[in-house]
Amino acid sequence: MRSDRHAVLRDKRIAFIGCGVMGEAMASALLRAELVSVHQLTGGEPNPKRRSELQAKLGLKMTADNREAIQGADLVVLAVKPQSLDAVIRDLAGQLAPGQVVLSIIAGATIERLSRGLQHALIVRSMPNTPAQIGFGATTWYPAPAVDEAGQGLVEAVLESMGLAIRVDSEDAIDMATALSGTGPAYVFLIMEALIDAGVHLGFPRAIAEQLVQQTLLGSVLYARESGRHPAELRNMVTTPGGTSAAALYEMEKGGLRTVIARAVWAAYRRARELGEGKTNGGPAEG
Ligand SMILES: NC(=O)C1=CN([C@@H]2O[C@H](COP(=O)(O)OP(=O)(O)OC[C@H]3O[C@@H](n4cnc5c(N)ncnc54)[C@H](OP(=O)(O)O)[C@@H]3O)[C@@H](O)[C@H]2O)C=CC1
Ligand SMILES: O=C(O)[C@@H]1CCC=N1
Repeated sequence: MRSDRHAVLRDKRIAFIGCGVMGEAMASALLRAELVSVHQLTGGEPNPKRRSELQAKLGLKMTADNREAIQGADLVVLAVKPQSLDAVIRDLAGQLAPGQVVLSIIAGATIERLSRGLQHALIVRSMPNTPAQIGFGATTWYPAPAVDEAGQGLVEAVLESMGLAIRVDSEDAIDMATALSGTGPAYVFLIMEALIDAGVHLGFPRAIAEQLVQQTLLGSVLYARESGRHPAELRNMVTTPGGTSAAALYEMEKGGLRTVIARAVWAAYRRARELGEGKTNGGPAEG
């Protein structure tokens, strides 16, 4: 609840280690919801251009020194690419104070690896997604056993500021969510782009095609949510016998769209597990 989140986050200090797309999305969500003031946030970021951008855009206190960034923080958010994790571990190993909670959003990075590397037991793994930036994120999180109620409450307050936040009951569910919801916006944006391009191919000006596609996606999601009906039932309601939807759906099924989507989600899941094993370069499963 909003008031509870305010109470939990009052006077709490949060350090973001890595201030790229997601570090900014999380800091913006907290500020946008007015759950923290900018003085409660610090960013650790090696890229000078990024430091000046975030200083100018959000007013964040920024430093290139990760050890300095975590000083006095109640929560330390790790938002670097998996490939940069070893460098962060080198910086912060043995440097965390006893009560500091570490919240990692790094795909694949296991609690065991973080805890061993940082020499710290208070670790929470989570998987947000980019719509967090506007408060419509979908996040899953899973705490290590050492994180107490207060630590979990702090994490939950931060994650709920970005939208839906679900505490899952296994660490594997974080890898599963990485494939489904963490990576999910990429699937949706690809479909959005393909539909817009198809509209342009038909002859619509791009701006009209964009408006029609965006509203169709938005309206369909809200309709599904409000009606509570199964997607197959809603799809049947669109599909007039012998009509246009039946003709289009036939082509989608023939092209194996469902199988392609399922295979893509499994590929993302396998990649999350590989990242967890330290395999930093990806590649297609076929080799
Ligand atoms: N993007 C997404 O949709 C999601 C991403 N994630 C996870 O979030 C993490 C960050 O992703 P994203 O924000 O997209 O990546 P970005 O590359 O946008 O952000 C990472 C930032 O960390 C900086 N950085 C590099 N090394 C260090 C270091 N040693 N100390 C501090 N900062 C450092 C990078 O600087 P530089 O550019 O100079 O390297 C960059 O600004 C990843 O682990 C990813 O798995 C989770 C959910 C969704
Ligand atoms: O592509 C990635 O690896 C990150 C993790 C989830 C979304 N983006």
